[in-house]
Amino acid sequence: MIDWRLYLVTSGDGPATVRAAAAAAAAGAGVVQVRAKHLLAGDLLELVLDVASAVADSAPGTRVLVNDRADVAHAARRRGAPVHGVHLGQADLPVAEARALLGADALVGLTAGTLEHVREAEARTGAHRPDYLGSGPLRPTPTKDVGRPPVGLAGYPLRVAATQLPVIAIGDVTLADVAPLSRTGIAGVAVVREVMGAADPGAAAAACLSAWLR
Ligand SMILES: Cc1ncc(COP(=O)(O)OP(=O)(O)O)c(N)n1
Ligand SMILES: Cc1nc(C(=O)O)sc1CCOP(=O)(O)O
Ligand SMILES: [Mg+2]
Repeated sequence: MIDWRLYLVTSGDGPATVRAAAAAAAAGAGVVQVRAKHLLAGDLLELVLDVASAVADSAPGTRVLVNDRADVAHAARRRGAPVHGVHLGQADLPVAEARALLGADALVGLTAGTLEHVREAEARTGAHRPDYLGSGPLRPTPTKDVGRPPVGLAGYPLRVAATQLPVIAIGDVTLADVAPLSRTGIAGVAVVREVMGAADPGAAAAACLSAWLR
C-alpha cells in the first residue's frame, strides 16, 4: 500500500539533495521522485543510486522513482538499487514501453495536467494504464515553466471524478495548500520547493503530512 499523501520531487544533486530526500522519507513522504533535468544519464544514475540507498536506509517503505528516464531506472534496478519505477511526461516513453523495460512490478506515473489528459489515461487498460497521475500546476511555479493553464483548487475535484487512478496535485503546492487540497479527493501532493527549499526538509515534510485533513 503506497502512502501518496506527500510525494517529494527532488531538485539539485549532490549530498544536500540526497540528505533532503532521506529526511523527507524518514518524516513520512511515501514517494520520492529523483528529478535532475540538468544531468546526463551517467550522472543521473549515480544520483538515483545515492538517493535510493539513503531513502531505503531511512524509510524502507518509501517508493523511489526516476523522472523521465525509464532507462536510468532500469540501470539502477539492474545494479540492485531499490528503485521502484519512473514518472513519465506526455512526451516521454509510452507507459507500456516503460513497463516492458522495467518489469510488471514497476510503478509508472504519468503527467495528466488537463482534464482531457486525465480522461485519456482513465480509458487505458493493461500495460498502457499508469499507476497514478500527476496533475498540475495548481498555480504557476518558479520551479518550471509548465506551459499549461493552472488547474486551481476548483479543478481537482473534476479530475478526481474523471478517474479511478490516484491523482497527485503538483505545481506551487505550499504547506498552506495541503489542507484545502486534501479535501478535493486527491491522493497526494507533490512538492519541490516546499521541502527541498526548506532549512529543515524533514520538518517541512512532517508539517505537510500533519496538515492532511483525512
Ligand atoms: C508527480 C509529478 N507530476 C507531474 C510531473 C511533471 O512531469 P513532466 O510533465 O514530464 O515534466 P518534467 O518533470 O519532466 O519537467 C512530475 N515530474 N511529477
Ligand atoms: C516538475 C513540475 N511539474 C509540474 C506540472 O504541473 O506538471 S509543476 C512542477 C514543479 C513543482 O515545483 P514546486 O513544488 O517547487 O512548485
Ligand atoms: Mg518529464
